[in-house]
Amino acid sequence: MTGDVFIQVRQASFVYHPGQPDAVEALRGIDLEVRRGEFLAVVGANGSGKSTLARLLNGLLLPTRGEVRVAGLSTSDPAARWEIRRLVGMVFQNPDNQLVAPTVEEDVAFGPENLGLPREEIARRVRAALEAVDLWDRRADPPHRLSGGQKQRVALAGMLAMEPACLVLDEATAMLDPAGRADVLAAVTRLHRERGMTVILITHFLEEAARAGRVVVMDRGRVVAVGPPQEVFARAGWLEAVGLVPPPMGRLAARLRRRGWNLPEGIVTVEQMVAALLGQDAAAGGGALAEAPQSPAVDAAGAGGG
Ligand SMILES: Nc1ncnc2c1ncn2[C@@H]1O[C@H](COP(=O)(O)OP(=O)(O)OP(=O)(O)O)[C@@H](O)[C@H]1O
Repeated sequence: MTGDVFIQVRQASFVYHPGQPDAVEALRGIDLEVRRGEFLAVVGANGSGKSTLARLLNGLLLPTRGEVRVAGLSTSDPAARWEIRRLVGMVFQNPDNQLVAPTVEEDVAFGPENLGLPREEIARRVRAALEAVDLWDRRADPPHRLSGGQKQRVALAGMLAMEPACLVLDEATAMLDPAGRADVLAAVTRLHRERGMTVILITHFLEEAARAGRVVVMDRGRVVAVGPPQEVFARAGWLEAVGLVPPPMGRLAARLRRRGWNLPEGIVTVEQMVAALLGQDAAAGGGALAEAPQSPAVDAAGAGGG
């Protein structure tokens, strides 16, 4: 369930080094609304402006033209700056750059301590944040003993302890191994589902973006598409035109369709492919998959060997 408009980006442009010979127009007239409780993914090729947009959303960067509002507050209003930073928490790519304290617990307490909160309130928030990312039992560990995925979950807990309304994850899983990525994504998905947290996930993994309610596609500083993932990802040739690699399951679906399989458009994840194949099988009376000739590789995988 999503509610009222939480973030409003109106005709926002951003230029790095304005007026200099090396000026870069990173964003060109972006219009975007994020609703409270929404899970939004932002995808785009390298240099399309995703990180610049992320930094505009909590006032780390101010638009050169246009406006960004968070809960009605303009990021260009100096009086609103700290409230906006508190409302919109950012988690960045490299967990090592985000952890500062000798233990997990102290790291997560860092933000609330800076807010000058009472000691019991800090302790309550630290525990709640570490439980939310499933790391309460690692609270006394030094962060350098943790895996990349665990460190990123500590960074996430550090943000949660500030009790933000919205989390922006800027390629927060890009440096992690598949298991670390899955753990971070599971924690974020749970926060969204169970607590109604507004999540903005910036990623170049289209499989991750497929979890979102809506996907924004950026190309050379512009928003070129917004919509539910199954609609946005249905246009495979078009994804390549904006520099995105269609996900493997999307390419497999396209090949099967060319061979006459009646699969729905917009398949991105393995789970969607399995559901589509089972649907096709049911439509064929339950025999289609059983009758399909099996390759030795399929046999090996099926037998659990290899
Ligand atoms: N600090 C900076 N100074 C000058 N130009 C910059 C700076 N940061 C980004 N840019 C440029 O702004 C444009 C948008 O960059 P941005 O990092 O927002 O894109 P992105 O989509 O996040 O890319 P990536 O996927 O590679 O992180 C690019 O042309 C980039 O080179």
